[in-house]
Amino acid sequence: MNEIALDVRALAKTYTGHGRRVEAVRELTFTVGRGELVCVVGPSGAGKTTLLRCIAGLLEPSAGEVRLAGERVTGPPAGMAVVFQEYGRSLFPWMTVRQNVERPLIEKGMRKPERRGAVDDALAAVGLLDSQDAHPWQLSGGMQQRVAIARAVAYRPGVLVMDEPFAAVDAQTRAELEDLVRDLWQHLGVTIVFVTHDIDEAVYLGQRVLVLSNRPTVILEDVTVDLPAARDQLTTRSDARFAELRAHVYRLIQQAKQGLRETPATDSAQEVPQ
Ligand SMILES: Nc1ncnc2c1ncn2[C@@H]1O[C@H](COP(=O)(O)OP(=O)(O)OP(=O)(O)O)[C@@H](O)[C@H]1O
Repeated sequence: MNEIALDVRALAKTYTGHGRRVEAVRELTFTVGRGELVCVVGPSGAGKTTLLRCIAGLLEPSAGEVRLAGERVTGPPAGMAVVFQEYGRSLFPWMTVRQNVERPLIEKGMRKPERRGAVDDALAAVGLLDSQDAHPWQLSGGMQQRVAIARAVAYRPGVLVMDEPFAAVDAQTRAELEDLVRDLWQHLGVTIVFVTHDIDEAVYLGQRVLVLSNRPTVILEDVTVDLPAARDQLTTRSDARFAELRAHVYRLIQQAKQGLRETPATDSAQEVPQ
């Protein structure tokens, strides 16, 4: 088995306060191997953001733990980068594109010549070298999200966590950004955990799709996406196997909404009729 990049063990989170007690996550256990791309889907309110915030060290679990490359996560870890949905709020408007990408590298203590190369490479990888002197507000939403992605990959994180990163862009841009993520992932070998509401997106991008149950959350199924590694928007999405997998995940989420908490024995992805 390949090396484990991320290890989530018996993670639980109950929110308390203001006379309320919400058991958001009951028990999540999974690992993500180095260089894997794993998507997380689940019904609204299932605890996807809670899980990501625990992984990113922004929220303390009530029980269990998260380990990044073997080290227990107790705060935002140095080896992790996060891309959020709200690109508009995650970029500094007074800085140029280049300065935004460079900023975390300065904080990391990377020296100037190395920094210059890392920023150039990241901007070239997302196709934004020509816009490096623009400010974020001069760019389209999709371009701003590219800047956020460039900033994350320039940092060379061990694990890249993406929380609904394309929810706010139009369908065409979304498809381009999905391909960009697959491309960067294949070229850089980075480990990615990608949370999305969109079942098609999860199946298109992932090597695995973790389907979460309704709250209090457990993993309903860890679905292996056995599609060829070379994917493209037209051929992959019209592949019969893609349709099977998306139908399977769709059905699981419908069942999750109705309260199902473990995989039904008769409904594996292998058995969905074509
Ligand atoms: N700070 C908080 N205090 C109390 N309850 C909270 C808090 N944050 C989240 N919750 C509750 O925990 C549950 C999980 O929320 P979370 O935002 O993690 O779900 P989600 O799957 O990301 O939702 P969505 O898909 O709608 O974005 C919800 O019932 C939510 O109301």
